[in-house]
Amino acid sequence: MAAPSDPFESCPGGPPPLGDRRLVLVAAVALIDADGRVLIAQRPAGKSMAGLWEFPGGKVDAGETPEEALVRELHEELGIETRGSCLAPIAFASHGYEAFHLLMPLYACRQWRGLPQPREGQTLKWVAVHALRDYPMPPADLPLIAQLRDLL
Ligand SMILES: Nc1nc2c([nH]c(=O)n2[C@H]2C[C@H](O)[C@@H](COP(=O)(O)OP(=O)(O)OP(=O)(O)O)O2)c(=O)[nH]1
Repeated sequence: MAAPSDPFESCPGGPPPLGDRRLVLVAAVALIDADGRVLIAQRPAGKSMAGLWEFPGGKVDAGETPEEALVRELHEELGIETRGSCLAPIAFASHGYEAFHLLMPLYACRQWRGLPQPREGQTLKWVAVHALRDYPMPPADLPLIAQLRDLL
């Protein structure tokens, strides 16, 4: 008789326990243009993970929903206006960084007002979804790329 297969064989590892790290909630968005391209931003020098490309967004402040945080961040970072009702949740990342554990819902947005401008020294790029893997992103984002590709 064959030995019973290990049910956990296909899901090894996983993030470490929280321990004395903080759980940090960050909201991120894939802005999608009429050609199906996604906007990514390169983290400027001096920041953690400088040089990596990321989805626009940022930490959710106390008293904010993730949608409110994104509407605020999109205005601050890119100078564009959108609404919570234009943000569709599509995936999330749960990733253990050394200093904190990141919980990051990813939204898709196709409706906004204005032209995205780099207001915080970041470099912006519109990229076809299949080309996203050519842009190094934070480790938390890697599973999101495949999900985004399946969705678009
Ligand atoms: N906006 C955004 N942040 C991301 C992504 N992937 C990822 O790991 N992060 C991390 C980087 C930051 O540690 C955190 C977002 O924090 P933030 O945008 O409010 O502040 P920050 O860049 O100054 O970050 P930090 O230097 O304080 O760590 O989430 C992503 O795709 N988009």
